[in-house]
Amino acid sequence: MFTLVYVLLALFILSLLAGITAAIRFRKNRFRSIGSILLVLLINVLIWFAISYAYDQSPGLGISGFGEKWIFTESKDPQPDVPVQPPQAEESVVPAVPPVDQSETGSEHEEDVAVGSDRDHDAEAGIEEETVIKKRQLPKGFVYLDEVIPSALYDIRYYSDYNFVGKPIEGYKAPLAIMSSKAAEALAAVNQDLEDQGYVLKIYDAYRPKKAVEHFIRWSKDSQDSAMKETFYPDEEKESLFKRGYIAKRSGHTRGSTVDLTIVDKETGNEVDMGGVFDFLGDISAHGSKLITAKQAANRNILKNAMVKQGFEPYSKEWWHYTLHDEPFPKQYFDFDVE
Ligand SMILES: C[C@@H](N)C(=O)N[C@H](C)C(=O)O
Ligand SMILES: [Zn+2]
Repeated sequence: MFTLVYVLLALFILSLLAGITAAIRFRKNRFRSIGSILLVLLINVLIWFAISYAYDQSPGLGISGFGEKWIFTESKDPQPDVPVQPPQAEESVVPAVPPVDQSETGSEHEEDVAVGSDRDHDAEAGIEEETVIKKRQLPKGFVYLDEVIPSALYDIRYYSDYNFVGKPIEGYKAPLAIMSSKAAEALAAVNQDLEDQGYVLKIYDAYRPKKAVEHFIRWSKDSQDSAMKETFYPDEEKESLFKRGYIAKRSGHTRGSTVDLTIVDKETGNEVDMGGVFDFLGDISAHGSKLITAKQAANRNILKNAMVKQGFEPYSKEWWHYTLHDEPFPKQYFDFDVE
């Protein structure tokens, strides 16, 4: 689809050039000249419709980063000049995942692991620990993030019902974060950098199966279900969330090198105030938003600087979403479960 957009754009430019050439060539014959210009205009309109259609099929971050890199380009972070009271960051912190033996990654061995993400997020905001059995049948090149970054915190929202859908999302069978090994290594360096500054990473989502994205799409078409609107998208229509770029039909997460995360103060255990919570689908979540204070913008920059230093690219519309620039599977969309 991405290539198709390139081809259509090229055709668009070529037909414009053809129109100009024809107009010059037939300038002495008024009928031919007008006829060729009209024909070229018609072709342009058709091509433009085709481009719009291609984009509609994959809005937001869709087509291999089409949205991320073309439509929603990263803007410089201007200092906010109209601070308003944003939604407060959550105070709850989920306990860290204890280190596990790393030597067995990739084997088919199953192992009990205590993790801190509770399916019933309302119960003391996920403080209880839960025993999870790791299936360990990850495709080559993927790892469990807690094995690479044991000191990070994990609050896997799509395994719980505390997310914009209000239900556990398909494909999340355990509160685990999985990523490509390359992205995981880069993220470990980010975590080390941030630990040196007194913070620790908190991961909300990493690899996301295709079936989970399909669940989001089905949900967005169900106009009867707006259970989580007030919390996560009070100012947006749910059917427009894809078009507006807040959720992608072909998500970078599904390629395994994209992560949603924030930082937690190591001393207090509190999430750093980013001026709006994870998955708040609205203007306040954009980098450079005028709706946040200078302090909140500076906090976003602590995370952003550390991520960019290790090769991750921010996403202009969501302060928590980053993709490894040199991702190892740039064209593959996976569908294995998180388990
Ligand atoms: C839904 C949100 N957490 C997210 O990841 N959005 C981006 C655009 C995506 O779906 O890839
Ligand atoms: Zn994301």
